[in-house]
Amino acid sequence: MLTGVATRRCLQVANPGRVNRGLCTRVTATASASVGDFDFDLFTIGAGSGGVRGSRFAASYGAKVAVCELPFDYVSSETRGGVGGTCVLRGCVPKKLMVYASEYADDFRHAGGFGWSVPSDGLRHSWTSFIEAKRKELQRLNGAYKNTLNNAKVTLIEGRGRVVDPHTVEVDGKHYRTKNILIAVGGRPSKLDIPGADLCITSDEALELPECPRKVAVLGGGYIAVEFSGIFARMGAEVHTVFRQPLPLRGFDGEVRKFAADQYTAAGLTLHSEVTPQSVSRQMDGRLSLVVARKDGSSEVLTDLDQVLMATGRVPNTHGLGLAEAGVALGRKGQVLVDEYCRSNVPSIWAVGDVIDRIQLTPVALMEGMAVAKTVALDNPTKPDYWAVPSAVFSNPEIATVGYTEEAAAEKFGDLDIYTTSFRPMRNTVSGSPLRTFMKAVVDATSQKVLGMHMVGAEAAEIMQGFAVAVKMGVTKAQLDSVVGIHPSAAEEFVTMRSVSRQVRHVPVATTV
Ligand SMILES: Cc1cc2nc3c(=O)[nH]c(=O)nc-3n(C[C@H](O)[C@H](O)[C@H](O)COP(=O)(O)OP(=O)(O)OC[C@H]3O[C@@H](n4cnc5c(N)ncnc54)[C@H](O)[C@@H]3O)c2cc1C
Ligand SMILES: NC(=O)c1ccc[n+]([C@@H]2O[C@H](COP(=O)([O-])OP(=O)(O)OC[C@H]3O[C@@H](n4cnc5c(N)ncnc54)[C@H](O)[C@@H]3O)[C@@H](O)[C@H]2O)c1
Repeated sequence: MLTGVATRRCLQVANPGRVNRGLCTRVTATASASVGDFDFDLFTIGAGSGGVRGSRFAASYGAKVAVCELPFDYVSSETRGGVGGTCVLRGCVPKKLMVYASEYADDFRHAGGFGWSVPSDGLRHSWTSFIEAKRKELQRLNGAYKNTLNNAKVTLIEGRGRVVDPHTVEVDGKHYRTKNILIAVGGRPSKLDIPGADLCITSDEALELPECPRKVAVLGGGYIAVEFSGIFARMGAEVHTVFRQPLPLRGFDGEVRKFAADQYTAAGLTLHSEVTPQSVSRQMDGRLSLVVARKDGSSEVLTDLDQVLMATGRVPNTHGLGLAEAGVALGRKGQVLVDEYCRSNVPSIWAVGDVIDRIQLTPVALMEGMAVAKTVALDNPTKPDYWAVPSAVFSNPEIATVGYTEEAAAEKFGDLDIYTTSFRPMRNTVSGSPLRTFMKAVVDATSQKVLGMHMVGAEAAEIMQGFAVAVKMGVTKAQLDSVVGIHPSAAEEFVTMRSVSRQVRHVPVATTV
């Protein structure tokens, strides 16, 4: 039933068909009573990044909102999840805590150059204490997110949600009538279909291991693979990173990929490129063996592995959700197909975050959740803006990027001026760490606008966030050059790259008739 503010702002989708043709959504706030018809203005399935943000803001705009979420657990399943979702419980947060834990190991190792000595009985790390501390923090965050929903007057319903029809959601047998439904169920790790896949772990379990593996194979060359490879290696494990491409991190700038691969090797990873995982089996001693196939048809066996981590992508959580039955169009991977307002082909059903499989990043899910809240609850049709979304890979070393890669910019803009620099950061000149830093600016030769910025090196994420503002605002190279640096820092290199490293010029191909 609509109450107080919600009654005044009861929502009416006046012309739902228009948005699918790319026109403005007409979502009119009316005082017309739908009190008897609907329990809620918006019912969100999934209380992760996008779901919490969308629900909370819709409620703050006066809509009557409910969100359902599975009961809490550290490892997700068909029946377990938790308020906060992947980012908070099984993604960004616990992963970054692990990165911090592993960075201490590096710092201790390299402190000798600055005169520190390790105690004679050596340094010890308690994996159990760390996992305990991490769990405690996740429980705190889970509680904090519940409080946020409660304070925003969003009704939280614990259980598995399912769409019954365009205006009905069922949670564990109970039906709720709602004007709009927001699908924010995220995704789950997808394992390769190879013999022995059941012996492998995914990122969920990698964050909950009872002990650090001594030898581990990581399958995949994406974000999760290189991040966990870095974590385990810094914690002292022998790490084998196995991927199909010649270089890891497909989709990143080509020079960045090459530089990062060299740095990963310098940091101790063994990279196995251009190989495909074939099977995993258990050895007599309980450890695991992995067979991979090379391009030439030969195979390679990695033995004595404590763990094999499959980091081979994620799939949308739409199975058994009732979407297809309700008429919602789904893509090949099961993602909800939405328009520029995050609206599905069924006018009352919206979707945000990983389930739409656009850009799988928390801040993007937040942006999409906000946009839907404004569109649905504020009568203010709002599209998420995907230009210059920055991202970082928390590998060792870190990578951060915003805007176009050189390859994508060359295709779209033609002529480019490329600025690059590579150097040994000051800390490493004394610490003895072999790692170097790389920075790159991709500039449109005609307009001199900075189209993309890329960095491999310590603090790349912290540095790139600020430059992302400039790129998004359309900064030119001359404007970057006019900024005074902060010295001594690595970041200052981005405003002191004066000479063009390379000119990319589009040569029209002569055609014969
Ligand atoms: C290991 C790892 C590290 C990552 N690191 C980063 C990072 O550093 N930076 C970054 O920006 N992104 C990172 N990501 C990606 C980020 O976590 C996701 O993009 C983000 O969480 C997506 O938010 P979402 O709201 O779409 O989905 P989720 O956060 O996954 O939330 C979906 C929620 O829906 C619930 N749910 C599912 N089905 C149902 C149902 N039927 N009924 C009720 N509830 C349901 C789930 O339990 C879950 O809580 C990482 C991801 C992983 C896996
Ligand atoms: N720092 C961050 O922001 C961060 C960290 C982790 C995850 N994420 C998000 O989560 C998403 C999922 O991460 P991910 O690393 O699982 O996915 P990904 O898509 O980045 O990488 C998947 C990897 O698995 C490989 N792969 C896929 N199918 C394969 C097969 N059949 N055989 C062998 N290899 C195969 C791919 O080639 C790729 O290297 C990312 O796209 C990213 O958006 C972000």
